[in-house]
Amino acid sequence: MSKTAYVRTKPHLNIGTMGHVDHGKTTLTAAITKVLSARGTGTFVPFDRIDRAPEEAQRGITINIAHVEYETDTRHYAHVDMPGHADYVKNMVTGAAQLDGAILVVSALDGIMPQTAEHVLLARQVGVDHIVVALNKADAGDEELTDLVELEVRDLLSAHGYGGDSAPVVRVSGLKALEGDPRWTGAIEALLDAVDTYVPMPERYVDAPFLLPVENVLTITGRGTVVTGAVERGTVRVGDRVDVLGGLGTDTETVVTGLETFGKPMESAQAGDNVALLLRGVPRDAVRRGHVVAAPGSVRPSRRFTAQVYVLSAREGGRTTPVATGYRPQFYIRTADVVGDIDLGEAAVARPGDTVAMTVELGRDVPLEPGLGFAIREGGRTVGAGTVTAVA
Ligand SMILES: Nc1nc2c(ncn2[C@@H]2O[C@H](COP(=O)(O)OP(=O)(O)OP(=O)(O)O)[C@@H](O)[C@H]2O)c(=O)[nH]1
Ligand SMILES: [Mg+2]
Repeated sequence: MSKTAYVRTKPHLNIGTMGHVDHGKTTLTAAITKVLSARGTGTFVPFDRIDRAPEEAQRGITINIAHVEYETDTRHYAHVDMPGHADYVKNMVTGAAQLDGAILVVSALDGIMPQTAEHVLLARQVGVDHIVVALNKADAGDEELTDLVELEVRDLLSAHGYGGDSAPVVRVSGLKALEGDPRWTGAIEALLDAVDTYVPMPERYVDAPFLLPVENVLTITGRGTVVTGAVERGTVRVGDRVDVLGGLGTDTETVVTGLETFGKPMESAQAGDNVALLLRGVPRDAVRRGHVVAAPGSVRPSRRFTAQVYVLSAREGGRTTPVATGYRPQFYIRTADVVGDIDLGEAAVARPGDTVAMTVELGRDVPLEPGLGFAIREGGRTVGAGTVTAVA
């Protein structure tokens, strides 16, 4: 582990590649790191190092996120390339990916495919406000056909309220850029410039009480238990007292004794940062994915809430039949996965495609607050996306 401290010289943003299977998300991610390593502001991460979760993340993990980090002239980015469609859905809808902007990868050879449209819809639902398009495989595409694909993509963006006329659409070849072809490394530079200028710096709630949803838990021999995740809000420093909340009767107060980002120690982490926290005296089994680390007394876990929920249509991969009061699916809230009973009140049933109000009784306490987004899943697929309206 490198011991060079992380120095915050540039604003930090979280972005990610999304798009249909095989359109070249991972190749493009590798190409970006290659181009930036040539500039001296990133480390090249080859294709086969991106497309898998780090080894220590494999235990007990249900959602895979592969992160790389790099810098442009003006910004520091954490970039996530999720390995499969199911992971996109989970990470996007639950907010685990926390994207400030997205690079939509569309193959110039194939055009819009079902998951292209689905990811744009998901991005809209979870509040990703800016999408930059990479028309990939432009090396192999016919120019006129690529023009048509571009029109089609702009229409798709507009249909979801993304301002398809103004969104940057950059023709790239991840593959040729990886091979070092100057025409295509130049295209990657253009794509990064578009991300730098088109995706605005989001407002960070650095003054709010600290909160980090736990994505993964590891043990460092001789040092203790480490939790990782993206800081949702606030600031945390080495030496700060924090609560570890899981709703399982193991809630505990502890002290942050170490703080790192991408293997580099840091003195303080703030909203938006991807970090690892070393926690004093917390046994490995007292904390797990889905728990929350927060400023003492700042959140109160509860299990009953009301919500506004969109029931995905069959076309979006949702159910073909209605849901009714008494339905008991899984709720993905931040990084937690909890069973819950729904009550639809007088409406009693909701059909795929409907947006409905419901009351939910979770199987255990979870930190909740109005405005929090969540996903509803059943048998391994997403059937609904919702927002908490009130906590009982
Ligand atoms: N011609 C050409 N082929 C490409 C380009 N980028 C990727 N490919 C090829 O497309 C295939 C899929 O690339 P990946 O990067 O794995 O695509 P992906 O979107 O990450 O795929 P999933 O993670 O499985 O959804 C591979 O065979 C790549 O070599 C490109 O710019 N030009
Ligand atoms: Mg991939």
